[in-house]
Amino acid sequence: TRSTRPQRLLKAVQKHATRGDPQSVISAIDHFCRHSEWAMNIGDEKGSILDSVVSEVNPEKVLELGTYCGYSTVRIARLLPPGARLITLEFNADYAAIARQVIIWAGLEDKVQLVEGASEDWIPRMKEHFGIETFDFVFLDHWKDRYLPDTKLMEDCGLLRKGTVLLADNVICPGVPDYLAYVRNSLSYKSCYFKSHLEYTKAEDGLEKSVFLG
Ligand SMILES: O=C(NC/C=C/[C@H]1O[C@@H](n2ccc(=O)cc2)[C@H](O)[C@@H]1O)c1cc([N+](=O)[O-])cc(O)c1O
Ligand SMILES: [Mg+2]
Repeated sequence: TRSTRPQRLLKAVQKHATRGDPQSVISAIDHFCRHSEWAMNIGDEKGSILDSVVSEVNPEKVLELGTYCGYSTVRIARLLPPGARLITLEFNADYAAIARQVIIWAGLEDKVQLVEGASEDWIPRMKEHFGIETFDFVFLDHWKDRYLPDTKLMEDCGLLRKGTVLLADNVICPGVPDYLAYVRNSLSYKSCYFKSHLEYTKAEDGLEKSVFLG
């Protein structure tokens, strides 16, 4: 039967990228998505904004909601200091299998823990299962109707500390209006918008950076 798009994306990585070289994995995926098949990776333009925020925060403990094929996982993990850890949650087993291999091709498996399942099931288990006190940085890029409930769940589970940075993809396209209204109006967040474009297109999209104030 016909291969899936994530399978074809992985083949492009294994064909064009150098094992152990995260930048070549990023470039191979961006080339595939620009010239072969569009896929919902954050992409190179928004990815550069992600890079700058990660570098500024220099986090020890990172949570990513929505691994997909592991593109943003590789972008983030390649910038982490030695000993820092990224936990990434992926609901779809087929996507998770592809992402694991992309992460290994980039040589970043020691920094990344990919967990299969629903964010609402795993967020309450972060402390007892992974020994996490609080996260320094959270990247939201999963189902758009889960951004707000999962943010409230992270608050309730005590996973955010004064200064934790949340960075949310797609706040314009597809859009997350309820999440935006919450972080922009809540006294518990200092929020700002980074205008950009939907990955590999000219449509507007952007990232919202929200610092938890405790
Ligand atoms: O829909 C979008 N993203 C949804 C992503 C969902 C991912 O999060 C996982 N997940 C992981 C854990 C969960 O609990 C639930 C889902 C899903 O299994 C999937 O891998 C999207 C769409 C466009 N677009 O242009 O249409 C552009 C984008 O950048 C997007 O991110
Ligand atoms: Mg996205």
